[in-house]
Amino acid sequence: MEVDKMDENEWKYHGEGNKSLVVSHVEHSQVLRFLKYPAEEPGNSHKAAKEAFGHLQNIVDFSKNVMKPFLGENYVHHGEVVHLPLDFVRQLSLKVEQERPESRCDKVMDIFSGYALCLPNLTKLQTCHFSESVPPICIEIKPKCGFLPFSSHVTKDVKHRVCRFCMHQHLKLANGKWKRMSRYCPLDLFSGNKQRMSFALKNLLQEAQNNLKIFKNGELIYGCKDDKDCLQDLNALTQHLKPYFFPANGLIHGPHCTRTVINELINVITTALLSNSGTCRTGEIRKVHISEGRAHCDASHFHRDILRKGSHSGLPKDCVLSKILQAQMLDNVDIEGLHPLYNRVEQYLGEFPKERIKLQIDGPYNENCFEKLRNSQSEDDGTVDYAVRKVQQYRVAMTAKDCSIMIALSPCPDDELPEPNLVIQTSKSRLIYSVSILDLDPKPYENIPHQYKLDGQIVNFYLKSTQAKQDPPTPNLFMDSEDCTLVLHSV
Ligand SMILES: O=P(O)(O)O[C@@H]1[C@@H](OP(=O)(O)O)[C@H](OP(=O)(O)O)[C@H](O)[C@H](OP(=O)(O)O)[C@H]1OP(=O)(O)O
Ligand SMILES: Nc1ncnc2c1ncn2[C@@H]1O[C@H](COP(=O)(O)OP(=O)(O)OP(=O)(O)O)[C@@H](O)[C@H]1O
Repeated sequence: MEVDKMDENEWKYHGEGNKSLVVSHVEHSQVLRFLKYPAEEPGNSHKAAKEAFGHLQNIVDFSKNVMKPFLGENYVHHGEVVHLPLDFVRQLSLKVEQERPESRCDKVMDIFSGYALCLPNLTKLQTCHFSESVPPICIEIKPKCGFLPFSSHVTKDVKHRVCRFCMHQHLKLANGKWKRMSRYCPLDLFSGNKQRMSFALKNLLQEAQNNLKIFKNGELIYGCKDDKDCLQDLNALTQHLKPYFFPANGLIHGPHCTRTVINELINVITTALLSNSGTCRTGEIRKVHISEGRAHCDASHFHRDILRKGSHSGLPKDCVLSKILQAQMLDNVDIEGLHPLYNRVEQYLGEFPKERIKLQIDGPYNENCFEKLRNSQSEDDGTVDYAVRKVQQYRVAMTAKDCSIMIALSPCPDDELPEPNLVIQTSKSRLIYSVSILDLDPKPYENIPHQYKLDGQIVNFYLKSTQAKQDPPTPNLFMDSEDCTLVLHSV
């Protein structure tokens, strides 16, 4: 990318989250990821350019030196910080404004620093030339936390039975973030059991929220920008997907068409999620099991009879789900056990503020960070060092609980023979694929008190709303004041 020859007409709006806005190049497989700030923050006093650079460099270093060693070399693309002409950034910001979903407009793109992250466009395959007629498709999944907390610090028993995602749904519906309840449960997806995984994926397709997006040639064709702007038509999706799974266009008419194509899609996603594409190693597949007790969520709609018979197959050791789950499980004290440790660090920093830099609380995230996080003792010896390590491990786990998986697929031309483990054979076609992980930003240290509070809110709200449903309505013995008929209930 030649930064001095940037032209806003060559870039278009691609998507955004809570913290960044992404534009993609119309031809090359590249994206620019800009920071966002609250709209009410006054103009130029925004993060100074130096601060924005530091923030972005921290993101790159954290992805590269901390998350990559945990998640695997091939899954993580850390990108690089680029400095862009301010004119270009401002024109771009104007250009993308009307594309932005309403719910994200409380924040504005950083147009002052000129800094952004340049990353490969992960909706496209990086390694092969794709055909003009059948462009690449990409499935993005934000799987969220895939296990139940096992820490003895947990005070509410429900946290050992119902996963955070399923509990959080109730609060999200109540505060209007989404209109319909998702039946997706992350524990089904992370189970490694193909039946449960496909159940989870079907539920994601039914109600995508911000956990599923599908792109064709880099354009969103399925999923939500926000609650008011959703593309969720399975028949339309089927039409898009037919050429990938049924290139010869046989069978594929009539009422079963949608189901057949969607089943093919689900099989392909499951295969990619369980494959070893991060290391590209073949050979013996070792499985990672989490104990049965932690692997089922009581709120999941997956058939209870099958669950009882045992439906936790475990994940192949190096598959993307297993890598993410292992990083998530670095949170082994739960936010309830972490909060007092955070307070210990805070108290220490209150007394010795200069230690903040030495303890590398906010970076720099160099190679040493990873070693320190990996080799952590499990017993609390009452030291600040222990507390800092736990806090930092928790932050890595938080990042892993909020990242997204990108599965890019492209038809495999007959004359091309890529590595065998990068090809998925469907019933009627062959697809080349790649798996990557995105959004590996460090979660702010200062957010821990918020996490603690939110955890309490989620659990309390869940208990309140499910209790209300379980409690039978108090029988109204006398119907109306004028009507004094006693209503008798059978016993
Ligand atoms: O707390 P959660 O589980 O709601 O996760 C937040 C996400 O909400 P979700 O439940 O996935 O819709 C939230 O996603 P949305 O903005 O809702 O799309 C962010 O990813 C947020 O991370 P950050 O503060 O931007 O770094 C996420 O916050 P962190 O908890 O990861 O800090
Ligand atoms: N390298 C990439 N290639 C293709 N698409 C990308 C890339 N990076 C981000 N995106 C798209 O942009 C969207 C927003 O990016 P991202 O998740 O990094 O933002 P965020 O603000 O950090 O999100 P969050 O709300 O989780 O904090 C993603 O969901 C994805 O669709």
